Amino acid sequence: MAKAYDHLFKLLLIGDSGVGKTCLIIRFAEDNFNNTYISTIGIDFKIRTVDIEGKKIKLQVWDTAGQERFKTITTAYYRGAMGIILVYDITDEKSFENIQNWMKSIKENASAGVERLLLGNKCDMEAKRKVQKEQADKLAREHGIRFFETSAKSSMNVDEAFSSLARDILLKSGSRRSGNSNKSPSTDLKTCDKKNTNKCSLG
Ligand SMILES: Nc1nc2c(ncn2[C@@H]2O[C@H](COP(=O)(O)OP(=O)(O)OP(=O)(O)O)[C@@H](O)[C@H]2O)c(=O)[nH]1
Repeated sequence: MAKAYDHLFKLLLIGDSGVGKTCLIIRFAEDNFNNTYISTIGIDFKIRTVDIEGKKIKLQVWDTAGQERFKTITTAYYRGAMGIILVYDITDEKSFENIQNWMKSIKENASAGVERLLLGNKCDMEAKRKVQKEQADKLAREHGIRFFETSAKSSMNVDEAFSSLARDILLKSGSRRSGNSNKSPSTDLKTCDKKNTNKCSLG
């Protein structure tokens, strides 16, 4: 029987408790949203297969608990991740400030060369916004990673964000195989919006 997918990518979501990690995964994997908040205990995952550049990519998306008391369990999963999504809540300044700590945690626990992506979630709550888009744009540039504002509630940019990360991992694995992994730092500087990332379709 033919294999149902060409690649399996393991992704991990991290960020403060309550920023919407679980909701983003549920929106992406099941196209659903629930307003009730049930804090994640430890770790969990969901799967969705997407079609990118003619390849079937099976995404295994791991959801971590944001609460400090689960840190020992959750950091143990960083090493196996090929892509890590850092999430903050645009209505919660502290969750944005903490992104620096989550970045540090990636440095200490993840594999070198892991692809990272920054998401400012709950962008449907414009009236309660505390973190300006420009602040996050700047942070993403400093770290040479992509940035999206998303809403798990309205589904704004959710598919785009996951697809763009999967695409970056795919491109990276391709260039590594062809022995062309010496990307200059400038090509790592990417900030994006919906316009320049829609080269992938989702299945
Ligand atoms: N308005 C709005 N609310 C959201 C959005 N995403 C999540 N929420 C709400 O925010 C709360 C927390 O969402 P979760 O997805 O459980 O947060 P989490 O980051 O997984 O939290 P932990 O499991 O504790 O780490 C819930 O009440 C959600 O309904 C969004 O995009 N917009």
